[in-house]
Amino acid sequence: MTEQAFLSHTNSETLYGKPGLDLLVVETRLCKAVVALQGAQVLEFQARDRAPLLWVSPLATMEPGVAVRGGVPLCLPWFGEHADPTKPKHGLVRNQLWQLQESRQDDASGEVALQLQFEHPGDDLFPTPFICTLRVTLGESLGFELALENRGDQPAAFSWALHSYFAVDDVSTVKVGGLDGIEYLDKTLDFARHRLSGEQTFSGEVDRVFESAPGSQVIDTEQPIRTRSDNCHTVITWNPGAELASTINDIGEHYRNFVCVEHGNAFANHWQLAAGESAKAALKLSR
Ligand SMILES: O=P(O)(O)OC[C@H]1O[C@@H](O)[C@H](O)[C@@H](O)[C@@H]1O
Repeated sequence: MTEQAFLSHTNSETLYGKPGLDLLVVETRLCKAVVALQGAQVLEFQARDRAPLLWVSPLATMEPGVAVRGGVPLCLPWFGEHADPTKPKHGLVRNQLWQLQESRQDDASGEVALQLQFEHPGDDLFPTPFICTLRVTLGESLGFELALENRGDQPAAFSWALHSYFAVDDVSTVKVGGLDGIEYLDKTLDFARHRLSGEQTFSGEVDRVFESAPGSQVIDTEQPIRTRSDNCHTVITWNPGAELASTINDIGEHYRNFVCVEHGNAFANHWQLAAGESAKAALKLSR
């Protein structure tokens, strides 16, 4: 591979003292970012002169085949619990190694684009073969363009989300705007349907799926975070709160320092793709 000044190849032992994962580091005049080849998972992003956008748990494991707690994992081809309880939560691509297909920097803007791809052959976990491409753009903001193709000879249902963990000082003071008046399924109340009035706050465990949500949210915290999506109709808001976090090995007392506002197409908004059919979506995050 030819050397590129904006990109270096490293690993999780060098960066975090935890051996196991191959990592890419992008450093330009606009931003600094760390991306794991496992899951095409952006772990860190910081625009120049701005606060870090993302949270990675200090307790995160960095082992092949195990989901890393933090950054922006991609949950796909199913979001959340599978109807078959023997199958893992949040699909399979976040635990798999992706291929870096292309890395380039735009001369004029300085923005870097990394294109990563994962090809699923079809197996017991998910019988339909598919190809998933994630283009990650790293500039003043962090961008994702997802393309998913059903490579099987039968129609199949796909649900997914970019599961962003945003860094905040204290989740109990965070307000998420842009969901006022939207119906949600409350996972803490057996998926009961409610409608949010005003802003989403986090005084304890919050686990909500907003279907047919607007394309933009603002996370009101120190240096507000803005999200803008295209063809992502589901927004999930999640923080486990103190009690549940104490039972999650890689979160514990650190639950205060993140809020998840996830974007994708799940539940009523899932994608039904015919044999050979593709679909696309995009998300831009900035602080
Ligand atoms: O621990 P995981 O598998 O990464 O999931 C974390 C959370 O992800 C959220 O998207 C779900 O709504 C929660 O129910 C879930 O607990």
